[in-house]
Amino acid sequence: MSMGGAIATMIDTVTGTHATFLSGPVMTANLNINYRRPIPLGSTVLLESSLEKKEGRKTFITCRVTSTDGSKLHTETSALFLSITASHLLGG
Ligand SMILES: CCCCCCCCCCCCCCCC(=O)SCCNC(=O)CCNC(=O)[C@H](O)C(C)(C)COP(=O)(O)OP(=O)(O)OC[C@H]1O[C@@H](n2cnc3c(N)ncnc32)[C@H](O)[C@@H]1OP(=O)(O)O
Repeated sequence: MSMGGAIATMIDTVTGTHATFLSGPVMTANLNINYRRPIPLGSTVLLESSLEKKEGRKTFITCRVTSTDGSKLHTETSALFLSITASHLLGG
């Protein structure tokens, strides 16, 4: 079975790239993952990331991880990304 943290990394990368594409530089503020079914080691899965809404600096993204044919739901996620400036990255 795949580790929950590895699955979270996959989801953070996909949703974070999606949020960056939509909103520019962002940081993950919240990642809420429901693990519904285990992902067998070595299996191929589909990640589907969708924009839920944008409110000011906040970009809300949802993500589903399913089997490639969509018949098995492995995880459901809601994520919040906040737009940041370069100075935030430098600790400002
Ligand atoms: C063209 C495209 C090419 C793409 C090319 C590829 C790009 C490749 C991308 C790779 C994608 C990887 C994506 C991984 C990105 C990380 O994993 S980043 C690492 C993990 N995240 C962190 O370390 C973040 C640590 N936290 C922080 O730095 C700060 O808390 C944050 C998140 C920047 C927010 O701080 P802040 O900017 O000071 O915001 P703050 O004033 O506290 O709050 C602003 C608002 O957000 C709300 N808020 C803040 N935090 C939260 C929270 N956790 N929950 C709910 N609400 C919150 C506040 O309540 C407030 O709401 P309002 O009062 O305005 O309604």
